[in-house]
Amino acid sequence: MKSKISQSFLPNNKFGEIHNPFSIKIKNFNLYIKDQHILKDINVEIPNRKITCIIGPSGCGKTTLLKSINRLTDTIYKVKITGNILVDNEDIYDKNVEITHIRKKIGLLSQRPTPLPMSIYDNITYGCKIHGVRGRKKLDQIVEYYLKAVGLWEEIKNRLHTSASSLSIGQQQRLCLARGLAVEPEFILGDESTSALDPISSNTIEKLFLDLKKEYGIVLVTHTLTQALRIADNVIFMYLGEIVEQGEAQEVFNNPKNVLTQKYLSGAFS
Ligand SMILES: Nc1ncnc2c1ncn2[C@@H]1O[C@H](COP(=O)(O)OP(=O)(O)OP(=O)(O)O)[C@@H](O)[C@H]1O
Repeated sequence: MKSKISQSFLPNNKFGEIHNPFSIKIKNFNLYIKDQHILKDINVEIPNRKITCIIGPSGCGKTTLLKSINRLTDTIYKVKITGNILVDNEDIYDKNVEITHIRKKIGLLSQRPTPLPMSIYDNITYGCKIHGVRGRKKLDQIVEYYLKAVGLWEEIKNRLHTSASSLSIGQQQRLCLARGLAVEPEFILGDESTSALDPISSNTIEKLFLDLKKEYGIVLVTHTLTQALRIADNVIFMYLGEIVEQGEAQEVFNNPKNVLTQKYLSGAFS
């Protein structure tokens, strides 16, 4: 994949300039739903250009933490938040922050593919148009570039104007990834993004993540420890709303410090 720095299609982009990739900093972050304390004093820095996997047993708060990073928590009824999440040194929970601007920097790939009810072509260009890209030639370039980036171009280049829902589930997930990349985010969040896919499609997405981390920060919630072992640079292990252990994947997997991490990795609970 060519550098997105030399390939920015959006107007007024910053990629023509010298670009320092930023990290996501989560500081003293707490989240309550009604009276339940769901995320407890979360402190972590998530680096760019790496894959960070969030692991832990069911209900420990992995998805809620992921949603907090691009403020999808806004949709939760009776939610209360304290602390900060800094994206490019901007506090995304500041009341003056513009949320569309934050979500452009941080794309989310859900568990199941969610193509928009329109053509393959329009799925890719939808976000770009919102961000001000105009002109057929430019949009054609964007469609080709990002479909190539996710390895779909050769498969579907002759049916760009047919409905996205006619694609297989694995192709739809790659289309959704291409749609997310087309608005030039810095980070990609994935919530169990391969769990609905067959093994071949799942493997294709994993390989894509490994390729994409050269240019993006990637944060993945996964239940599949073998997947985290295969692709994670860093691991965050959560238990009952807290981060119990975090660090380089090799270190956490080979030499877990906390007894809960040891038990979880040994399969004592899931
Ligand atoms: N909208 C909501 N309303 C009420 N409780 C919620 C809501 N969303 C999450 N929770 C609760 O927050 C806790 C953490 O849920 P979350 O989905 O983040 O966990 P998880 O680790 O991703 O679980 P799983 O691995 O099963 O997907 C759970 O107790 C869940 O019931």
